[in-house]
Amino acid sequence: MAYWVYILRCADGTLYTGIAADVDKRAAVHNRGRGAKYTRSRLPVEVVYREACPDKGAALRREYRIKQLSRPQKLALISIYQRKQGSVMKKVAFIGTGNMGGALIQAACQAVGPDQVVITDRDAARAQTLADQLGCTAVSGNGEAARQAEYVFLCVKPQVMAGVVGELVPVLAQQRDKVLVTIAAGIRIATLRGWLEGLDYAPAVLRIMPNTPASIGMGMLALTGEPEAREEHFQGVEDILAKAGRVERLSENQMDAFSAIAGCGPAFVYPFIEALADGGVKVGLPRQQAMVYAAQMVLGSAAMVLETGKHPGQLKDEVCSPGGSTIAGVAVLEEKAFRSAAIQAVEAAFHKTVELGKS
Ligand SMILES: NC(=O)C1=CN([C@@H]2O[C@H](COP(=O)(O)OP(=O)(O)OC[C@H]3O[C@@H](n4cnc5c(N)ncnc54)[C@H](OP(=O)(O)O)[C@@H]3O)[C@@H](O)[C@H]2O)C=CC1
Ligand SMILES: O=C(O)[C@@H]1CCC=N1
Repeated sequence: MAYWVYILRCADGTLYTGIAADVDKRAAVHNRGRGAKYTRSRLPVEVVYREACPDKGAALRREYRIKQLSRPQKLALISIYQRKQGSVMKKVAFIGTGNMGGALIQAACQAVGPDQVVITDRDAARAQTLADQLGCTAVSGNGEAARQAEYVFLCVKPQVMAGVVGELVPVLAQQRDKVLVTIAAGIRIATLRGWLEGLDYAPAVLRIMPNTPASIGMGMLALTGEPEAREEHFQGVEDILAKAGRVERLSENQMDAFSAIAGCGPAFVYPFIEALADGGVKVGLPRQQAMVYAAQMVLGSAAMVLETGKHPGQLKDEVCSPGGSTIAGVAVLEEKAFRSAAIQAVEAAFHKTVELGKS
């Protein structure tokens, strides 16, 4: 019967070599603190190498030879093995596969390929369904997702972010080359750092503010980092977001205002589109047609602002014929304080974002 030699990477980064008939079972015993005195004080451990031998005697001999190797030699052995297994680190992990995480996962799969994307969620079935749709990998556990990737996107609600970040500390202690990317509204990088208690170094942390149109490559996203953040990490995030839409680098102080327009904004525009369609239905159009006409009109109008560079006021004037139908409609919007309502909506969203960041 085949017997195995295995190498474990311990929580402190050291390597432990052993033999077993069943490596996964043996690793589980180690992780329960009953495998070896050496690993007991260095949990959790992770299997990073396994080699089949014809029998136990051969495994013992191979174990002896591996134990004679220097650490760099062992690391080289592991690296060759992992490359053969295709288990080298993936580019990106997403923790949280809800509305916004899901949208970013779609974009990331297109940008870096689904084989480079690993996802997880408290609701394992939700993550698995999305992974099945997109061809990426769903794993169980936030630590496991982080362990497998270079960039770790934190896509949970601000209220649960502290707990999720805390869960990652053991992985970050072991693997120092991660880049954390938070998408949470309001939460400052410094606040997130405060949740990384117990680490003896400062991991890379960047922050983005996306919006849901990112799922179809039409997003408006902002990216920020501390002054000492590395350019290669900014570029790494931009590569991952390459199919999400327009990404702008911003100072962290502007993120909450950006969030109130671009992050929340889709929810201000959809009711507008729906209401325009309602108006169309009221004056005789079938619902489905009215919806398409309203949505395409909003898309085209937005593109006009971006592509012509003209002020929206001027573009509005170009539609209003003197004594015509459009100015009659514009007058009603003014009477009902439409513009003031939009301004106040952004302001309210801004204040709430600031508040979320403090709680
Ligand atoms: N929605 C949007 O348009 C935007 C959202 N954001 C930000 O994105 C973040 C996520 O928001 P959104 O996607 O809307 O929220 P959702 O609730 O849709 O998604 C969050 C997901 O994370 C899961 N989750 C909760 N706790 C954990 C945990 N401990 N470990 C792993 N997964 C967990 C949730 O599961 P469950 O449902 O079981 O709780 C859910 O599936 C927020 O911080 C928000 O500020 C930013 C810009 C836009
Ligand atoms: O409503 C929210 O809190 C999030 C932040 C930006 C958009 N949605």
